[in-house]
Amino acid sequence: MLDVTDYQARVAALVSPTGAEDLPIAEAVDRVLAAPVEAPEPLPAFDNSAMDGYAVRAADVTGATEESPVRLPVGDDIPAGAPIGELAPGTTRRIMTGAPLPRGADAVVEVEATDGGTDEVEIRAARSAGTFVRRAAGDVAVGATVLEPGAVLGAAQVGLLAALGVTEVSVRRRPRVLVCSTGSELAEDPDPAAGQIRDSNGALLAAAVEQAGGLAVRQLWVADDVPAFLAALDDALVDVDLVLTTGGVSAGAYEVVKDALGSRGVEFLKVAMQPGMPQGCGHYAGPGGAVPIVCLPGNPVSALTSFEVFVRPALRAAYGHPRPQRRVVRATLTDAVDKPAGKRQLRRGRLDPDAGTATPWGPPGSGFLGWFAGADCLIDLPADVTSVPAGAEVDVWDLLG
Ligand SMILES: Nc1nc2c(c(=O)[nH]1)N[C@H]1C(S)=C(S)[C@@H](COP(=O)(O)OP(=O)(O)OC[C@H]3O[C@@H](n4cnc5c(N)ncnc54)[C@H](O)[C@@H]3O)O[C@H]1N2
Ligand code: MOO
Repeated sequence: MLDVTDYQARVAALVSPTGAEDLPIAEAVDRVLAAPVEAPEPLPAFDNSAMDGYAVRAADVTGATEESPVRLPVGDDIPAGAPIGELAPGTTRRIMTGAPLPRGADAVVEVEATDGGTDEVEIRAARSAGTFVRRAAGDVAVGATVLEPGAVLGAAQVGLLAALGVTEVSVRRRPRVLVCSTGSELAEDPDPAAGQIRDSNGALLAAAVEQAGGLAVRQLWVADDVPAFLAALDDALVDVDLVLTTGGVSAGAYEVVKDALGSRGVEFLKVAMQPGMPQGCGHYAGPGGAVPIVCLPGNPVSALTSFEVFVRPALRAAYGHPRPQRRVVRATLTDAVDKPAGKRQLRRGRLDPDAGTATPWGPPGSGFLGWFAGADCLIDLPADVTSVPAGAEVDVWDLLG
């Protein structure tokens, strides 16, 4: 049996890095930058006030205190959005936060340090030059590289681009994924006949692909019929970076994926992991060339856990995400668990970040999707133990992190 980390590396090596595309910034949220962004303008663009108060020449308020305030005549107000004006020597003007500092002023006295006068004002504190002034280019200088390739565009990054007047950015393309569910037990009818079930893996994997930053471009369902499976696959392989299949990879009499692809460039093997032991991956020789393919087990819990462990990091690395892996935290196990020897076990759990605890959630079997849906983490138990006591420190994959 192959080690989990070896198989992770094998799957990651399958998926090629994606190229770049230009997008309006509002559509680039959560995407990874492909090229550096240089500031076309300074930020702020002009000197402005950091406080609601009075624009002054610092020299005019030297020595002002509560006990011996300085009185200055007050000129026209400067609201935010006003053009850049002048400050006559020996006078002051009310100025609002973000309003342009008038020429001649070099400091702002906050309104709290005054009597708030509108014709004449009592200034009760001295303020040195530069106080409460946000200098032009004080945040970003023209030409500075504000975002490097590999930056993930979140709210702060998109906000900065908007502030600088950058409307479009070059980002890494999302990997395009075809999701293919297999199994003659999967009903096409919304009301399955006795013995049939609904296809949960198609929806589950499409959601997982989208959450990982990929694009679930197409979903297929194919019965346990090798020629039909190959025909459907060939038909759907248009502009696809990765194919994911589920089901048909273990030891039964009708293992359609294994039977169809075993002799067509896909290797089927066992990984020392529970759930998710039977796996397959390789390059499928499609009509338009070789396409990376990862064949996941059919049990829904096995399919999603395998996606988490092998596919998600590969997809994220393919579009340049700086953190392909889930955040792993240490937590105290609340309940003892048993596990098989020789397999790394990824148990569904509930993480309490405040208490620093992880609680096993549901039985270890791979048919319990209902339990998985109530979990928010995977408790990562090492291969070489058969039990872990309550109170042990364990690694936990935060599925909400
Ligand atoms: N004799 C052995 N039997 C099994 C072994 C083994 O080593 N020897 N391995 C077990 C393990 S572990 C797993 S995991 C499963 C993997 O099976 P397959 O990948 O071949 O999947 P299927 O047999 O097609 O289905 C398994 C299970 O999952 C359900 N399923 C499949 N596709 C879907 C779908 N799209 N939506 C919802 N549910 C799905 C299917 O109905 C089965 O119940 O094999 C064990 N057996
Ligand atoms: O290894 Mo299979 O994936 O659960 O039960």
